[in-house]
Amino acid sequence: RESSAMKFERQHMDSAGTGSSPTYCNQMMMRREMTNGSCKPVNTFVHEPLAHVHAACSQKNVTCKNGKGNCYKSSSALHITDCRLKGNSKYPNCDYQTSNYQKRIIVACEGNPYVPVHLDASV
Ligand SMILES: Nc1ncnc2c1ncn2[C@@H]1O[C@H](C(=O)NS(=O)(=O)C[C@H]2[C@@H](O)[C@H](n3ccc(=O)[nH]c3=O)O[C@@H]2CO)[C@@H](O)[C@H]1O
Repeated sequence: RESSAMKFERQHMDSAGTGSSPTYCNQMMMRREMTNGSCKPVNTFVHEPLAHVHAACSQKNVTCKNGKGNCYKSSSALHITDCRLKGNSKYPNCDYQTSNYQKRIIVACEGNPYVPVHLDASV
């Protein structure tokens, strides 16, 4: 069974990548298994070392979109790629817009060790 920490890494970590190709999201959303059964509408990949993303869990505490208190905003802007499903995309052909940004991320953290388990937003 996949832990929530491992699911976070599968869905959101791509330290080695840059996200620069226009087909990056179409490839990565399939490779990381977010297009099985339906096309995940929105997904962010982070192009930083895992340690930098884990560090967010000890940075600015903010309220999560779901009202819980275990979200944290990274102190610095990180290289990210947002994948957003195109309007005319029809399952099983999940067609994504690939957009690169340098933004702070807001993650939810849980467990011991206290690690990211959910990506709430980028700001
Ligand atoms: N406080 C918490 N503490 C602990 N756990 C918490 C907490 N909150 C949720 N989880 C859990 O996380 C799991 C999960 O998959 N939540 S999810 O909202 O659907 C994820 C969003 C995100 O993947 C993506 N998105 C969104 C925006 C963006 O910029 N970038 C971007 O990638 O879209 C998705 C839908 O928005 C679920 O098991 C839930 O229980």
